[in-house]
Amino acid sequence: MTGGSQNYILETRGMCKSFGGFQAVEGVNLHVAQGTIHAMVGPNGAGKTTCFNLITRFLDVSKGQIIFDGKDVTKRGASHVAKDGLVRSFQISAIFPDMTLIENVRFALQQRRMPAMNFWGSAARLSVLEDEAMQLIEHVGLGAYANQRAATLPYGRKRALEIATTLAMEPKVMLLDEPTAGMGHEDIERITEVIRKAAVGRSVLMVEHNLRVVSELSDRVTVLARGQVLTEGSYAEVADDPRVKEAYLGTAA
Ligand SMILES: Nc1ncnc2c1ncn2[C@@H]1O[C@H](COP(=O)(O)OP(=O)(O)OP(=O)(O)O)[C@@H](O)[C@H]1O
Repeated sequence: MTGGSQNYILETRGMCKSFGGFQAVEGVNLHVAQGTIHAMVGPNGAGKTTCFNLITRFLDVSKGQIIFDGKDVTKRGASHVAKDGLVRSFQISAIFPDMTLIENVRFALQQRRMPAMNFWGSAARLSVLEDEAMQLIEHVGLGAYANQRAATLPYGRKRALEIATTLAMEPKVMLLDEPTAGMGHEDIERITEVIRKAAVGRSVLMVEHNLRVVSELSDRVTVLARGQVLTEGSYAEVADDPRVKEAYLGTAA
């Protein structure tokens, strides 16, 4: 396939993944337009996490291509695509619990900005990074906790910190893996706002089970079922599609 890719910051073409004889992802064409929030939804086992792992290069594709920012990254290593700006939000386990929020975000900024030889940098540079870290912490609504140890944060706020450390990597596309999983109502509302703000000036691809969050945030939604794209459109369009209802109901048991 050719053409049209200029509009897309991230695209997969005929992406496939098989585990042994089992086709987990089968010919997925995904189109994430520049500056949009794009959700991937689908019933359990649809292949969402596998797609995420393929795109971020944690898994090798069996067939097909991944195009990011105009370049074929199908064979590129995970750390390289992250440096290129295709960044998956850190898991909570990647947050250093004994470091303060400022230290956590500053560390992420250091990793991004400072060459290995000069890792610890000069005091002046560290202080610039500290100011930037504080801005990011405020951006995700955690200003009041900046000097607390990360371990003291409640769950929902840890996920906001995770978004701040991801933003420190200066993503062009930020990939969020079930950002509201395990959260109560209040935390969900808060993290929805954090994502909305974090998405300004970049693109977001998220896997999210909470359809209310998907409807509130997403410009486009891709529905996967049994490893294939069932449909793609606005939330209203896909929610209205009888095949989507069937895919969900069919696995509701
Ligand atoms: N490493 C693996 N080896 C074998 N099968 C796998 C592997 N990873 C995933 N699968 C299978 O591939 C299919 C898709 O799994 P995947 O985790 O991508 O779905 P999902 O849409 O993310 O599901 P969920 O919403 O439950 O997280 C499932 O049937 C799963 O059992």
